[in-house]
Amino acid sequence: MRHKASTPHIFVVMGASGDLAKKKIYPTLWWLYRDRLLPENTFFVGYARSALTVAQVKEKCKPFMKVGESEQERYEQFWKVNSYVKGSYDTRRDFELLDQEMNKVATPRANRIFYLALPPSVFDIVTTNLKACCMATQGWTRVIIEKPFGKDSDSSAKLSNHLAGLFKEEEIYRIDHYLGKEMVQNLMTLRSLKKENLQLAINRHQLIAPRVLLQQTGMFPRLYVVFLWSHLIVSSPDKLGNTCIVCGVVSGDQGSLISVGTRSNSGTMSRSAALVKSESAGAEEMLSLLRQSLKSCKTPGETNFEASTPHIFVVMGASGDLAKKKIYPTLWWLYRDRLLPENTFFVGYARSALTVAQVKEKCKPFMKVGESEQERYEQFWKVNSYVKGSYDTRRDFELLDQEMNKVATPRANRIFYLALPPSVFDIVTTNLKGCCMATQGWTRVIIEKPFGKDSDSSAKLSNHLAGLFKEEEIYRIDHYLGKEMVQNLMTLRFGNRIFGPTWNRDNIASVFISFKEPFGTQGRGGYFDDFGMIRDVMQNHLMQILCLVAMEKPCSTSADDIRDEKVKVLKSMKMLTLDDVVLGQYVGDPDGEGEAREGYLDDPTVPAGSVTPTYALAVTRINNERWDGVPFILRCGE
Ligand SMILES: NC(=O)C1=CN([C@@H]2O[C@H](COP(=O)(O)OP(=O)(O)OC[C@H]3O[C@@H](n4cnc5c(N)ncnc54)[C@H](OP(=O)(O)O)[C@@H]3O)[C@@H](O)[C@H]2O)C=CC1
Ligand SMILES: O=C1O[C@H](COP(=O)(O)O)[C@@H](O)[C@H](O)[C@H]1O
Repeated sequence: MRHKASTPHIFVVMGASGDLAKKKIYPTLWWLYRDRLLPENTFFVGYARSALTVAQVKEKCKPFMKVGESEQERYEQFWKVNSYVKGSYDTRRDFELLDQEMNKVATPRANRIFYLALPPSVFDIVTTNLKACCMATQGWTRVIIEKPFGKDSDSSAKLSNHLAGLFKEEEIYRIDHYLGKEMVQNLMTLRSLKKENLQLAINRHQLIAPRVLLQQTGMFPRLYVVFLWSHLIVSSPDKLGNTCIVCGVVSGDQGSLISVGTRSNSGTMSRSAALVKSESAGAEEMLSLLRQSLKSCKTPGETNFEASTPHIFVVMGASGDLAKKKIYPTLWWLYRDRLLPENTFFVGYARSALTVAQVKEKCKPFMKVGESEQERYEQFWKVNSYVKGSYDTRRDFELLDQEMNKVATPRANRIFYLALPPSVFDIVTTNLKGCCMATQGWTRVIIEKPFGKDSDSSAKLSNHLAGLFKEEEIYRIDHYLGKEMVQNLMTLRFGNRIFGPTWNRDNIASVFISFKEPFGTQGRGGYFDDFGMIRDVMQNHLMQILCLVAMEKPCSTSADDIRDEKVKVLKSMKMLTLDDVVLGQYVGDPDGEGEAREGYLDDPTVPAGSVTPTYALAVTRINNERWDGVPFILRCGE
């Protein structure tokens, strides 16, 4: 929020007759005014239903204003720039009077701040009336709301939607005044700034028998937060007396169940903690969840795989590298193991004129068909078909739609996997939306990384997709997250207590994440040359692994919680400069054999003279408590 000293500002205390107003808002305004921390032309208007004068408001506030002897003159000046309007909260006319008052105290060119020191029951109507009658016409408007923001999740969401319908997000300020308290603000400084000596001390290894710090929480007055070792445990005050001392930790086999014993002043012991947090889900539990999720009929996103409904899986870019190496093999293995719904059909789509037999031949080296599986393998290809079509011709997508209607009745769910260069994502999704959506069933669109070439094109792609599909219809894939080794990282880190205290800068000198591909582009220049090694592999696969290695423990294994922890890592990373990076392009080895003799530029699908990197190494840094000073070296090369 910017303010020019010359622009008048009007601060309106809505609910000026109340407790918050007299104990906190007016005193704070006075102290800011006294210390000349407000813009020169600032005026204050009180508004409430009670019939009060400014003198009466002043009297109510008196016990809380702490006016020094030498400050009397300034104090009187403060009240001189105050006025008061009596009005109800649901009468539009009263808000018009408030607007008139504001126009009187300052010219129309003024910024307006409304502080709702009011019960949440009137937030809706008051903000509606403010929007209708009181917005600044030549300046900005801000609306400040005090907690609680609703009574429960529903009313809180309702309030948020209501506010979003009236104001831009930057016009709304939600306040929890406890965050403004010095003691609370100091907590972060205390914990992190002096990290060399203090951070180390505030953890479970250094604190052998810490005193329990009891802090009444604002949200649940009868619950207390107990800071104990590095765990946050919520307990009730009658279970933990004010003088209790923490004295026990019980570890279970799988990770750790922590239980708290308390000792009263008299020395008697009770093992009682009300709510005990488990440190992590055990490895076996996690694996069993994975198994369950593979076989479940419903995913959390409500994608429903009823066995009776036909499903059509369309591989867009069926002639390509990804299709033959990963998509068709995976579909075959799922089909082989009967992990797909009974009536599932597969349709390949690409510009190349291919038959199903030719697609089958291309895929052959990657399908790993066991001897006893031959019959099932032939069945798999029998439920496959192929459509030749371009990516930008609507007519071809209509033909694809016809093919889908042929292989399964109109009642079918449709899944489109875009094994295509991102350069055609836009046009392909537009055409899918125009011609190929399921009419009696759901549609899903799966998109492979990279999602754009940079922030702008990535945002453009997201907006484009959001204009065509609902969020639950879009799946963005990074296939490295499906690899066992990558999936195991979380289990390894958070399921084994040994890593809890050691997975940090005190014990790890550097982290090396290396991707070596022992072959070249092999005809994939059409996609690869536009993107290069950083965008193809480093920015997505390697960064995902880096995040899993570096992130803190998520509060659950839900996708959103894991994503949130990853984002924190990315936000802590230092921007790379060219000095942190090494780039290269592979050349042929004249003494090598076969493919090894060919360099990148020898691939006929690569444009002559391309300088696209096929090798990249970057030294990255994560500036947080855990990883300060530890280089994370990412290396990838064809
Ligand atoms: N290869 C892999 O192992 C992996 C690839 N991916 C991702 O899959 C996507 C496709 O990659 P990949 O299969 O390797 O690449 P390909 O170069 O093999 O491209 C796939 C298909 O797209 C078509 N195509 C290629 N270039 C163009 C172009 N310039 N304009 C229009 N269509 C084109 C071709 O089909 P046709 O000409 O017949 O229409 C080609 O068969 C990329 O987003 C990549 O990041 C993700 C994970 C692994
Ligand atoms: O995303 C990609 O990954 C593959 C390598 O995947 P992997 O599972 O075989 O390790 C890579 O070949 C391709 O260039 C890239 O687009």
